[in-house]
Amino acid sequence: MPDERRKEVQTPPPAFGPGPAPGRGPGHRFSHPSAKPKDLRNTLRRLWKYFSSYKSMLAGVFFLIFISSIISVVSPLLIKKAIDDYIVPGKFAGLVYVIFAMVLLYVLNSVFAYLQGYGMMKISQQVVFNIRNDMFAKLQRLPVKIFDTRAHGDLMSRLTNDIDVVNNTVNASVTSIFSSTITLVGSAIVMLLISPILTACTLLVVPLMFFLTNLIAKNTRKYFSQNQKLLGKLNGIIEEDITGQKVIKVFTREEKEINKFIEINRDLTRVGTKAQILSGVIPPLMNMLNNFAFIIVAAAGGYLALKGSVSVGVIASFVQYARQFVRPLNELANQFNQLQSAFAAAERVFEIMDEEKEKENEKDAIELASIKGEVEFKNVWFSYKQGEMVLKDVSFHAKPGQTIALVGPTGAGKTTIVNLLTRFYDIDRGQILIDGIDIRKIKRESLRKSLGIVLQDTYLFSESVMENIRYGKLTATDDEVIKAAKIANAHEFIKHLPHGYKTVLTDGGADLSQGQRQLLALARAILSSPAILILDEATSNIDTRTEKHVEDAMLKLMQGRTSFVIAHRLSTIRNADLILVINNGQIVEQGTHEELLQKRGFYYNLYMSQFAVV
Ligand SMILES: Nc1ncnc2c1ncn2[C@@H]1O[C@H](COP(=O)(O)OP(=O)(O)OP(=O)(O)O)[C@@H](O)[C@H]1O
Repeated sequence: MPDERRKEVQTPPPAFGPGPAPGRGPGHRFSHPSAKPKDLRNTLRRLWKYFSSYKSMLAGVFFLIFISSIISVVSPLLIKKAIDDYIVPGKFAGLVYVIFAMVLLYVLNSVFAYLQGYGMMKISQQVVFNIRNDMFAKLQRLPVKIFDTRAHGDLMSRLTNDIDVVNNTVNASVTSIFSSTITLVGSAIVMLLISPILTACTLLVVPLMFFLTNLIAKNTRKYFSQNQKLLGKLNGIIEEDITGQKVIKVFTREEKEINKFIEINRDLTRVGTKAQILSGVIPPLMNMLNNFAFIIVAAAGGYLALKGSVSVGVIASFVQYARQFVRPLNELANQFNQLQSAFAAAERVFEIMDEEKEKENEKDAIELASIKGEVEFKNVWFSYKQGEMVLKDVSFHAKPGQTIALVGPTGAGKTTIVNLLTRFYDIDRGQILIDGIDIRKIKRESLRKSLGIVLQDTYLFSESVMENIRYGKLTATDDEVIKAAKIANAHEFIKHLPHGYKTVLTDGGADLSQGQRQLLALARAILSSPAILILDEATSNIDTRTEKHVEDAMLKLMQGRTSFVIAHRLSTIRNADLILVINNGQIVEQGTHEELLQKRGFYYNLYMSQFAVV
């Protein structure tokens, strides 16, 4: 595998996500206009599947929302009652009861609001906990192909940002939409019952409100869309510059990078300011329209009161209703946009969950008990992309305990042979046999357990050295780990680390040299003691002393095991029992070093060009 691809595994997560989650900023009401769900019904159905596990809790929350919305709807009636029945006629004793009832209702409302928020938060946290777990479990079951073809930053952002968006929005929006709807409908009904004329007066501002907000929204949407794009660009630069720091420094491109960043940052600020200024017009505008409604109700109410057709209490309660009516309308429009973003985010999460898993083992797949290590490729054909054959009719036979060197120019297909042996990818045609058994008939886990892989750029986890070696065999004791490290010639350098075996590695072992990382990988492989070994020899970055250690450890590891070595060292190639010379996806020659040299063919030329000087 070319180094770039291998290194991609260690790429850090994107500096920021694809953009801010909706609802985090003044412009949130028009957030992410492009983020519309493609198949809303399906997304809803799948979200419901997660929520349905908490049906009774949900029912409780909705009951509380229902009650508190009803309280909001009836409270203004108490104002009417207080004015008409007690204040105007001067019955102050009764007024005390009404005031008491109002206080009680408002307190109850607050308590219910807290309980419903608490319940909904619990449910959404639990739902997100489950989605996150399912997504991560799915990630572990995905075939290597997905990781080879999808941007890792994208996968990470789905697992973190998108799930976060779902969490935040579901938590806030679902309750808000439900309570807004009830308050809206309830208020409308009560208003109609009290005074149809004043209701009509209140509704007068609604079309104006929709017209104006839509007009502004259309323009802001354009700016927010540009804002998102520029933000994406800016994040891309940050991500690239962090990952490619060394390249930037070596080519002294800091100044150029800074200027590039400033330019985009300036555009982002310009567009962002416009978007925010425009959307900032909405709240005062709403306020103004609200006040208009208030004036219309007061004027019409005053006129009707003078005529004696409505009471002062009705006007007072109507002022309250007018406010109660316009606010949820506004809220519903906001929440609708946010929900759309959340559904789109949920869709992106489900998309990964829908990716096809690594195929199940065949029904009659067997467990490998103890294997001798005979490996045979029989007329194997393989393509990563349909129609582009990468391996063409590859056949070879490795006897137990033999060392097989894979040599050939870059891109020839050496790593691909390894990818097939491990069943990271399945072949198109032909057969791969281990001890005479087709590997498709062997359980994947069992097959992989019998293989040990040491790559040039080994992945180490951000754990202690001890745990990193133990990764090869989880049941190994500390003594066994240390013994393996000694065989791998890693003990000496580990001893000199600040905390010895307890030293915690950072960033995939970035604080170790490449040679040291390889020694740890060798110790790991020694501990797992596989029957078949796959080794990728280091080509560079290792000092001669460490290289000697690595070579020595590899030789010890290879003893008595069938070993495939992507070979770069002349000594390995010379000592191999079988050399497979691969070019352009085909085995062009095979045999021992002497046999191949005598042939004076492809290998001879390769050898002369690479090693003759040495
Ligand atoms: N995941 C992939 N998807 C598509 N094409 C791939 C993939 N991996 C490798 N290839 C292609 O398959 C061919 C063989 O690649 P392979 O990695 O096996 O070469 P290699 O001999 O190991 O090269 P190197 O010595 O440079 O690591 C190349 O043309 C490469 O571009």
